[in-house]
Amino acid sequence: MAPKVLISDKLSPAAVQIFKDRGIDADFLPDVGKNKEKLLEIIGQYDGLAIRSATKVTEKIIAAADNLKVIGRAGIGVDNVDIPKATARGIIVMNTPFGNAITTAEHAISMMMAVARQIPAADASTQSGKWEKSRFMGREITDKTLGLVGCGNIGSIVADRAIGLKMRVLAYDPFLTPERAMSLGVEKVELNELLERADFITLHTPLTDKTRNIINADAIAKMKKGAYLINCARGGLADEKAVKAALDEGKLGGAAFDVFVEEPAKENILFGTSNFVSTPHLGASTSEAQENVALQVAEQMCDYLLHGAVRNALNMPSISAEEAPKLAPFVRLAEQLGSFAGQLTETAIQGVKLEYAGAVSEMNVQALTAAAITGLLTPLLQTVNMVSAPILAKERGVKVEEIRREKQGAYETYIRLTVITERQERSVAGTVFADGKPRIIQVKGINMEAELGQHMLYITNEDKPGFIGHLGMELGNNGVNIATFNLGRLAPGDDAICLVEVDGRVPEDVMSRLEAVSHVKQVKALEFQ
Ligand SMILES: NC(=O)c1ccc[n+]([C@@H]2O[C@H](COP(=O)([O-])OP(=O)(O)OC[C@H]3O[C@@H](n4cnc5c(N)ncnc54)[C@H](O)[C@@H]3O)[C@@H](O)[C@H]2O)c1
Ligand SMILES: O=C(O)[C@H](O)COP(=O)(O)O
Repeated sequence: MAPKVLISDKLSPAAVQIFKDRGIDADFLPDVGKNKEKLLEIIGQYDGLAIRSATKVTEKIIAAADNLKVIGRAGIGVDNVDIPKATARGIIVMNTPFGNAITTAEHAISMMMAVARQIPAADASTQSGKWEKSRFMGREITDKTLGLVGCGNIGSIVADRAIGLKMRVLAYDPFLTPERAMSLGVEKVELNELLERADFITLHTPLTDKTRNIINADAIAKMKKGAYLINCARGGLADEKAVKAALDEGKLGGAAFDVFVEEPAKENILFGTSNFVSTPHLGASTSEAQENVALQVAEQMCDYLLHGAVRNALNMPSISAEEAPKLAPFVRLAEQLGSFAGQLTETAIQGVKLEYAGAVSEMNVQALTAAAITGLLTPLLQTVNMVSAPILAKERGVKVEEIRREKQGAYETYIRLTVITERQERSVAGTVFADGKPRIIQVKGINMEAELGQHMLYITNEDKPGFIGHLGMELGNNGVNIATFNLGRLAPGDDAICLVEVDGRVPEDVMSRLEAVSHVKQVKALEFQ
């Protein structure tokens, strides 16, 4: 059945067309995002959810999203999505980090110009029939200093445009390297220096615990008298009460906000304040940006739902459309190795070591590790997939180690997974043959070559004559058909392992009889999907 996607915000119709062209059913219900009850009622039907900022993907929505695999944000900010809850349910959250950056940077520059020249108030006055030429005295921006708080995608475009307008640009961003600052032509400074030196300050960070109220009364006190503040990033970066007081006192010459603590902002303490300019979260609202983000999010969601390719996900390593098919058999192998070890592990797992040797070490091992942990945790947890597995392992204190190495031994490439528990370390290794099928090549240091079927018997025994005949007879006498039979041993007469594929689940009483076969040490039924 074709995957189904819900578009619950006002996305460009271009997105609907992409979904349709790629064989995905898309329901375009742009008002549903604002109707929590309706969204809750219908979300269970969908494999994908495409949103902007109006849809709030809360814990409750995620709990009801029984089929959801991907949330695609046509835009940048994902603060309207409960990512930890989505991750725990194995739902990928992706955004389009560049599609609306130019447009938003242009909005910030427009807001700076608008507030510097009081354009909105002058416009209202002029159109109301007044001709108040002397009331609206502005400020020139040439040779003025612009301070950027946050110099990522949008901040750096703002810097470029401001330099074009002959401004000096300072940037406060702990993650900005001196080399990058140099290439952008901005001066990297600490926040206090920026506050003290800038004539205009513009905010371009996400809203985090560190950035919330980064512009508060203390920060404003450090600014120049008559400085201007622009916020086209997120409401809450500036303390609205403190900004209002600073505008009333004339400490701030003006402020221009596109974003507010409470949105939609139908009322706000700043509304009506002298030289305060506002827009209703329009930073990304140009036809060009909306077309970009809609196309991008639809393509990304289709690539994931149809081919497992992952781009711009916030909770899963990327897998490109080209590498997805090459990676697929190794993902399967990694998951089988994890599942094999997980089904044999009966005590708490302390750590997992993944060794990638030969060609596989050059692949996207982060994704393979996620697949291996998925396999490992599946026997222990109800729902786990490549998105949720790493976080679930971390929550349970399972230490994950990845080692990449050159080819070693007879196989061109292989993955070895070692599970560390309180009692022991157990390794299982496998490779992918030219037929694209994964094979188990080593279990606990014993070599073999086994393809895993749905129903397997894992038997450890002493390597003694008569064992195979006796085992075969027990299975045959009890109506269990053997599909494949693989043996390996450490040395003649020493420890041996037997992996038998059978055509169905082996009943409990037959398992007990197998345990009684001479030279058998352990028998375990394993299942693979
Ligand atoms: N108004 C709109 O419509 C609109 C449109 C697009 C994006 N946005 C918002 O704009 C903001 C910036 O987007 P972006 O694409 O440039 O993001 P980005 O991730 O590319 O850049 C953010 C920058 O902030 C910096 N940063 C993080 N913590 C910081 C801190 N404590 N102090 C200083 N700098 C810090 C990061 O190092 C990074 O360089 C986001 O909040 C985004 O949601 C708003
Ligand atoms: O983070 C973003 O991309 C912007 O805030 C745009 O939000 P919007 O898509 O709701 O306009």
